[in-house]
Amino acid sequence: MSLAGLFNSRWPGTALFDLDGTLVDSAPDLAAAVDQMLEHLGRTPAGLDKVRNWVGNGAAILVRRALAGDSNWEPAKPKDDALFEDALAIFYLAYGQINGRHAVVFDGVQECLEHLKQQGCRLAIVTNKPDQFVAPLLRHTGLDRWFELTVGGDTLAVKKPDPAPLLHAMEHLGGTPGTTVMVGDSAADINAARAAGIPCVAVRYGYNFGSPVDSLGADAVVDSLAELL
Ligand SMILES: O=C(O)COP(=O)(O)O
Ligand SMILES: [Mg+2]
Repeated sequence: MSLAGLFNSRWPGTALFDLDGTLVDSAPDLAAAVDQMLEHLGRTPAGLDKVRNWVGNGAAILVRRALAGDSNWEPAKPKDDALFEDALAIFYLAYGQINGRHAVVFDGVQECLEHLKQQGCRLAIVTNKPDQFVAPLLRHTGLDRWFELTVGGDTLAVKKPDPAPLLHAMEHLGGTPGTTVMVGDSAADINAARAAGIPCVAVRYGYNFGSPVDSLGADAVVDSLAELL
């Protein structure tokens, strides 16, 4: 289905947006913070190309992946827990300073949000990014004016791909599965939407752990959110 077709059947409706990889290219800031953390621990920096593929399941898993140097991190053994806690604390400090510095809003995002808002659509962010980093990034990129609600990675006890954060945002904005659309860049977004019974639009330009999003069951897959217009 086309992006416009999906939204048109739901006007004015509710739209839930993922943040990293969907609205904002935040990977350069995340990579800089991960590399500062690794260097602080005497490790080799991972670099942007690896870190981009580790984003999408929240900060703790990003740090686990960085320590393992791989997406397929093993659950920590007890002796690794102190290292992980140190690494996570260093990452939070570093990212708190860097967040927003190199982040860029993807092409088509502003036009799409403006169009939805003009149609009376109610907008929320549903991200796995830790709560404390969400508002500063939205302010920094000027995206904060569009959203009535943000649900971050630790707003609830569970994150995407659990459907709860999407259902929480939808209900808070008075939406129903029949009037709501989720827009995201990764399997975490698509699986959360499917579990919530909400249709999902996937963007091809995001991160998705380094794999294409086309065959993950999204209801529409687009190269730009400007396709809505
Ligand atoms: O994993 C993160 O920290 C952020 O991810 P999201 O905004 O794509 O949910
Ligand atoms: Mg994302």
